[in-house]
Amino acid sequence: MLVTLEGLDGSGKTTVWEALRDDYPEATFTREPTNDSWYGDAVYRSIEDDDADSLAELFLYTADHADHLSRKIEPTLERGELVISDRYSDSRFAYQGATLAASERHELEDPLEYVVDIHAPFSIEPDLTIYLDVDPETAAERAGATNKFERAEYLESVSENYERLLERDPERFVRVDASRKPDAVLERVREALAGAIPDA
Ligand SMILES: Nc1ncnc2c1ncn2[C@@H]1O[C@H](COP(=O)(O)OP(=O)(O)O)[C@@H](O)[C@H]1O
Ligand SMILES: Cc1cn([C@H]2C[C@H](O)[C@@H](COP(=O)(O)OP(=O)(O)O)O2)c(=O)[nH]c1=O
Repeated sequence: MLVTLEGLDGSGKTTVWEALRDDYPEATFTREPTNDSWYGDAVYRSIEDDDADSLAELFLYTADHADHLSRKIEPTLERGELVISDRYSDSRFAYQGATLAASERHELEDPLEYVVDIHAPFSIEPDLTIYLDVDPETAAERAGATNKFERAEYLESVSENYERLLERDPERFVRVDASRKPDAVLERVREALAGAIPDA
């Protein structure tokens, strides 16, 4: 089973993901961008480049995803094990959807759909996606706005894209109010997972 955590920078995904390790010691905890491959390194180089081409950046993130899938996620799922990923494809749909929409170099009719379509032939859809819902100002404040993706204005359009994703796939997403205290957020996430994961 594949569970993903999604939300704006600073929404508290990593905090939740770390806490869940104690609840699911047998699970594989992973993340995107990956931090154990040169594909992930290439993504981080692009994140630091304020002048990166947004389409090139989409393909770097997607290359990292393809490698992550074949190297780690697919083999783990084939063994019937649980995977919990801090960010996954919805981050691309929401973030690169927003970057491409703002790009002056590329004019795609519907960037979010374009990114979704690129994934369709090869990617695996999560069974459950927890969306940690927080407003863009709080998110930017918590994240400390250290890179180009973390500015509140940009996060506003990322947040709109996440809303589109939740709307089109209400069965897969569970929305959790991430403006609450960490303990309350974690409790709600635990409930959602316990309800969805067999024998948990
Ligand atoms: N529910 C919460 N309320 C207030 N601060 C939080 C909450 N969850 C996380 N934080 C803090 O916000 C910052 C970003 O959290 P983090 O888990 O790294 O978010 P993300 O992985 O989504 O970027 C950290 O300093 C963390 O301690
Ligand atoms: C996985 C992924 C992340 N991102 C962005 C979100 C983050 O700003 C940045 C790095 O992700 P991450 O290290 O998870 O940041 P955080 O812990 O602050 O959420 O990359 C994308 O734009 N597209 C993607 O596909």
